[in-house]
Amino acid sequence: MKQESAAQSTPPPSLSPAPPAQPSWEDGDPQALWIFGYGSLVWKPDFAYSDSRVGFVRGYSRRFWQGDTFHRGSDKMPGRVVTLLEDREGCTWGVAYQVRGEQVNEALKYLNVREAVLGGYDTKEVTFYPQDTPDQPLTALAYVATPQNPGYLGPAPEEAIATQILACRGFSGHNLEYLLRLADFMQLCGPQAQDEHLEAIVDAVGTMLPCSYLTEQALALV
Ligand SMILES: N[C@@H](CCC(=O)N[C@@H](CS)C(=O)NCC(=O)O)C(=O)O
Repeated sequence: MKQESAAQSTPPPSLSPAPPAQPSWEDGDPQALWIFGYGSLVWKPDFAYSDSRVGFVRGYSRRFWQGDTFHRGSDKMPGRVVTLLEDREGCTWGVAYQVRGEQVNEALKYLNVREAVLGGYDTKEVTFYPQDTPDQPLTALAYVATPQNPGYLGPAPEEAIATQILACRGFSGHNLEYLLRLADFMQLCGPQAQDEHLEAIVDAVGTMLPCSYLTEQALALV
């Protein structure tokens, strides 16, 4: 996929802090950079990129263990969004986006606000394996919410996570939309892409929704 421009969805000016000090790899000429998305970034990168790959990272599992009081929740009712948990046996599917030239600074400035300032995520270097060329892995930047960040909620039974997701919405929309769009992405990746944690939450949501609401109708509610 190639996308030369993208509408930027940035928070209201009052929330836009001064641009951050650029990370070390920004010294001198901006190089091509790969950014790995495994949550809302897989369906809504909202930054300009030059190329993208579907694939996976090893040694991490995706978990709905990060609280969100802006995008998919509020201070009173924090939503749940995903982070990466270090897991030797883990494998997490997502999308890597290549940014080049001026796109690098623009993407990093945008993601710093969306992910770090508003979301509590830190950056981490990961090895990404493209689905089509897993023998040619790429070094990518990922945004990971660690247990030390104030919004971290940690583990909970999938049924409890599903209940929380059904009850929350924020400035970017309902938490259910976040869950179902991620589930849709995983469906598109094919049968080799499994995420038992995500599937268990989707199944739990399915048992809680009125049986007359199909997935697309459920999405219309959010
Ligand atoms: N860092 C993960 C998770 C990103 C994520 O979901 N971040 C939230 C911030 S709490 C977000 O951007 N939400 C936008 C939305 O929900 O539409 C990724 O690579 O996708």
